[in-house]
Amino acid sequence: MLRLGVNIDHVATIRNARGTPWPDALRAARIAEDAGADGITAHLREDRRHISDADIEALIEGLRLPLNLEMAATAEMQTIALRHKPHAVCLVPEKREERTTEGGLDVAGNENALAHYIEPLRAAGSRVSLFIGHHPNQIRAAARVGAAVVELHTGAFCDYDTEGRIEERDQELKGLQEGAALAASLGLEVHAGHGLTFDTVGPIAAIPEVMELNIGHFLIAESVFTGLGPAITEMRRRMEEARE
Ligand SMILES: CC(=O)[C@@H](O)[C@H](O)COP(=O)(O)O
Ligand SMILES: NCC(=O)COP(=O)(O)O
Repeated sequence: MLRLGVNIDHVATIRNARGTPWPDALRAARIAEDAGADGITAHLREDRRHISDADIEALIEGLRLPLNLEMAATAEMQTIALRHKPHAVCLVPEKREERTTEGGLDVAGNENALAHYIEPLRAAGSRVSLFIGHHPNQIRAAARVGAAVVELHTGAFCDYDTEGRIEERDQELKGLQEGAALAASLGLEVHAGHGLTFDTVGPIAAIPEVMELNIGHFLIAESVFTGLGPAITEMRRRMEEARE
């Protein structure tokens, strides 16, 4: 079954806008659990622009579902991950000046360092995922460095769709489909995410090798109008519809 990981980063964005205790990230995660999410994703950024260290502690303590901790491959984040031992760790590229994650991790250009970085996380029992583009050299490198999972970056696909650049969108989809097939053939579990909406989730959910989608920003945006539970229910319906 295709799993849905709900990313709650932007609940914390709203909270941090005023420095109030509300909206509470753990409360959002619990609503997501009750609405049928299969996991919770939270990105502890170096600049803590949204999810905080206290959020991660609260989620580790209070969640019933598995936590997928997104983080940059830094010494600070490795220490935090080894302290909490989340179900999963997803290594993402990070730049302080970026508005959101702009591309995939350059695994092929950092194989040796990443292999050493991943090992203690795996030994601690966390499933390690690498957030990458669909390019074959990155996928092969992910398999070599010992990742269990690759999460394919769907941001370009979503942006092309939003901008009406249909040819480029379809080309990107083809790359994602081929990348997913290659990753699965190498024994990697395949996830996908970034920028997915009700309108773009279908073609990605229809990729047979994809086992999990991580979706956040759009769900939090939609929740402003419908509530988080109904937004998640509708997203799951569209995911299942795409698999029929
Ligand atoms: C890796 C990814 O695509 C997102 O999960 C990530 O969290 C994006 O960062 P922001 O949530 O800060 O946009
Ligand atoms: N890794 C993707 C994720 O967790 C959610 O990304 P988005 O839906 O917030 O763009």
